Amino acid sequence: MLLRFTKMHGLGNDFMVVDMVTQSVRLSPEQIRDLADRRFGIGFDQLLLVEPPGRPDMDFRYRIFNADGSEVEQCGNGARCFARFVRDKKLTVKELIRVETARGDIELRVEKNGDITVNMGEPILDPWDIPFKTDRQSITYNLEVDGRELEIAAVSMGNPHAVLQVDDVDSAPVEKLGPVIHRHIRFPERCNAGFMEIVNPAEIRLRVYERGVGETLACGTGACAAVVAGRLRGMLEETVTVTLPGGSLSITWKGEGYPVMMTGPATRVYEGQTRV
Ligand SMILES: N[C@H](CCC[C@H](N)C(=O)O)C(=O)O
Repeated sequence: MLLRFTKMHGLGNDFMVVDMVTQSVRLSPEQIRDLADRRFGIGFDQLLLVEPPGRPDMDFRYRIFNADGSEVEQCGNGARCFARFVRDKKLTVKELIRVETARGDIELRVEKNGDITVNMGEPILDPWDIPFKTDRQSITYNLEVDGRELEIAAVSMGNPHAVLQVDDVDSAPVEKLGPVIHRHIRFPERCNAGFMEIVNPAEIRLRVYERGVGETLACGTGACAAVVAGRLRGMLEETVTVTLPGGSLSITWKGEGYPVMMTGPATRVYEGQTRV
């Protein structure tokens, strides 16, 4: 069949977005990997499916697949593109859009300046729910990697993140340590590995080696997880500018019991169609 899609990105974290409200298709993990290929396919970090809601109080359901074909629980940059997509396609005229994901509900708000604000829900810190193997919950954990101990934070935004603080993201060993942390045995469902440099209490720089993809130009849930990790260590203010290789996000977290709020852009690149 001919499948219509829109190519989009959030700060260079790029997506194939498919309207599954007015069309219907089932894609196997192998087909997703083929479509994600940047030479033989369309090329993307994640595939986003826009589906009708499963509950009457929600507007849509949001499914996310990494380039390796794995289905995952949450994608922050994708959520902003989701909002832009459903508004541009006139699938809704609402300014506040309620969306079901695999791990909870999120709310998307289209701002007057075109940015999108996402209520990402509360961070998940209970190791059992991340999941992360440890005998007790803590603000940081010592992770043994290649015979040395790394101090990390373990945070879930619906999807698992390890956050490592570094002095300088430009020289951080993302290529070397990212893959090792990402598949560490203490993260039974693997994880996204964030490398965070704290510039000042209101600004961090971040690079993320993403589960199922590798290093991306930006990671929305990674930005949220990094701010939560820095706040829990008493090193960051409530609202933080997170600068990633692809651009900057504004993240606000008032503390435990509050949701993480993320604001940033969403960009449409082109409309396409492909045979599947
Ligand atoms: N790779 C992530 C999913 C996409 C997250 C990222 N693209 C974002 O913007 O949050 C995972 O496997 O949990």
